[in-house]
Amino acid sequence: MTKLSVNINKIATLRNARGGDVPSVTQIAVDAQRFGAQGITIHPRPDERHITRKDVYDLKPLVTTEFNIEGNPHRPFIDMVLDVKPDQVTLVPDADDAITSNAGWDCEKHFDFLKGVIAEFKEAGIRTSIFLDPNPAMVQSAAATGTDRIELYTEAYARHYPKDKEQAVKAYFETAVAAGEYGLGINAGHDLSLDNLQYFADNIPNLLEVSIGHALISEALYMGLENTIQAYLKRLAKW
Ligand SMILES: CC(=O)[C@@H](O)[C@H](O)COP(=O)(O)O
Ligand SMILES: NCC(=O)COP(=O)(O)O
Repeated sequence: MTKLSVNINKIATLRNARGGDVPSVTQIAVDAQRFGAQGITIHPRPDERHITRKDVYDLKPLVTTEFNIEGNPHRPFIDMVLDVKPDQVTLVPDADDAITSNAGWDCEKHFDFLKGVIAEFKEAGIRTSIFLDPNPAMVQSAAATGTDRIELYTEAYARHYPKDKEQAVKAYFETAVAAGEYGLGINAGHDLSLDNLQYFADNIPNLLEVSIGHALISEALYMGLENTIQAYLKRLAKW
């Protein structure tokens, strides 16, 4: 079964546009879970452009499904995650000023760093996942870091899907097969949508979780949050 983790960064973006608490990030998290979300994902960035440090702490007791915190493991991020103890931490190598996440890890270049950080999180009982481009050659060093899972960075899949979906999914399939051989769990995310999700889920073996925010929140403007989450769950259902 592939779990749907709803990324609520965009709710915080909207809230921060006016200050105050509308829309409420915590209420959306509670309701998304009530509507069927099997996890909540947030990506607190150092500039707090959307999710704030306070949100991270406020959300912790309210996420009764799976709490996934994404981010670049600078020391303040590491310490916050160790303090909050989510179910999963996803390490993403994005520059502080990047508009959004734009690459996976070079696990060879950053091997010692990743190994050390992952050991810290695992010692605290937090499952780890590392953001990875669709490149089977990177899987061996990813596995050697000790991570539990990888998250396939699906921006390129989403971009190429409308032109040639078979070609778009190819490297992801190969990376997932390689990850399976090393015993790594597989997550995926970035620019997945109601349009492109089902083909991806049908073609990636042992896909454990997708985290989806930008498209899902945008689609919810038209369909409502409950209908949208239910529509995603149908895309992921295998029967
Ligand atoms: C890690 C990842 O893939 C991202 O999709 C991220 O969580 C989105 O972050 P923003 O909402 O800041 O664009
Ligand atoms: N890890 C990816 C994520 O949480 C959501 O990415 P997006 O759907 O906002 O592009």
